[in-house]
Amino acid sequence: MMNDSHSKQSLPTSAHDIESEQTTASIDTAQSVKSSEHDAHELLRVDNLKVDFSNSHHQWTRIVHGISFTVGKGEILGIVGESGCGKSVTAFSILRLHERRTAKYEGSISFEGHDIFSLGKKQLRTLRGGDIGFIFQNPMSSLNPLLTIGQQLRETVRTHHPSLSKDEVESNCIEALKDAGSDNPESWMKQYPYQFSGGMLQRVMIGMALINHPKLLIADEPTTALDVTIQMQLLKVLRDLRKTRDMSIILITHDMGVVAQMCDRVEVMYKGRIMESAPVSDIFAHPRNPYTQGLLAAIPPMEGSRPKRLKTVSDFLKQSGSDLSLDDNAIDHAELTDNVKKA
Ligand SMILES: Nc1ncnc2c1ncn2[C@@H]1O[C@H](COP(=O)(O)OP(=O)(O)OP(=O)(O)O)[C@@H](O)[C@H]1O
Repeated sequence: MMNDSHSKQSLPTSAHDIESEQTTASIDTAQSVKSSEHDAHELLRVDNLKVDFSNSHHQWTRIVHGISFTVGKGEILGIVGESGCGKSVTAFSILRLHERRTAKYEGSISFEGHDIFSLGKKQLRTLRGGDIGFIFQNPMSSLNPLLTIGQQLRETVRTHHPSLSKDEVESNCIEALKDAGSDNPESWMKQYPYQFSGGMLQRVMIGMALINHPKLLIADEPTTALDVTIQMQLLKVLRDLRKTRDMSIILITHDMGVVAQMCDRVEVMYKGRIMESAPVSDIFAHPRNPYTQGLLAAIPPMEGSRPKRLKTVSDFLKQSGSDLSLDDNAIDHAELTDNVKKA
């Protein structure tokens, strides 16, 4: 969770805020900068991204310290790390959602070869909720309590596709809700958010993110607030969507169990850095970085006697003599794994 002193209030707090800015359906390729080196299988490339925030005294603090990763077409990439390590800040940066006055970016992010930092306002609106869908952790903060689910979904379609007929808008909404796992989308359209459980609301949010057929879905802790059964159902919905909609997904989580079930590759983040980057099977079989080893050691045991106190990542780092738990310099000078160097 966020520190109170650094609340996300300065960021757009709802998908509704973001959607309401949207206008057209795909990036205007003529106007945006496209790299000639773009690999056709690569959807997103983040290169040496640094993100700084300023406080009210105009003092800047670096939160993301030069991270790089890619997302391939049809791939599910996990970004994992403990609370406050910069996962959400990274995700928001992909859509340039941080407030311009108080956030500074360095490095580059490109989507299908188009440099996101060079996109104009209109192109950026097109990307948000169009080619890139976003699901937040708390669906209630992203929905307007005064409007029916149908009103909110229709609005999302119309902002991107103003020329669609009423029937086409309706069928897009119904299809998106069905794909998000609703068993009765027609009835859901008529209801208000307060009439839904947390799991149903998160399905609505998935539907809203899908509605304009995004190529990339960014899901920021989408199941953290839900109980285990609902969590399993929603993760299955996301897994199925990758196949049925041929989408790539960035799944942000602090849960290595979710990573194991869902992801093809994973980026392990710690204090704004990527410590290890590897296919999921390698991370579990041969974690190389002490921090990754600590994350895995912190998973509660399923069998055997219950320990009095669960191990934390820092317990592990201290026991193993790693200086990662000490300070930022130690992390910057830590030998990164071979996997990171290759990525
Ligand atoms: N707009 C902002 N201004 C200043 N600091 C911020 C801002 N947004 C986030 N931060 C700070 O950046 C750090 C990383 O936050 P972030 O939300 O990315 O963490 P996270 O890894 O997603 O954690 P969680 O899983 O708890 O959401 C935190 O210390 C947070 O307080």
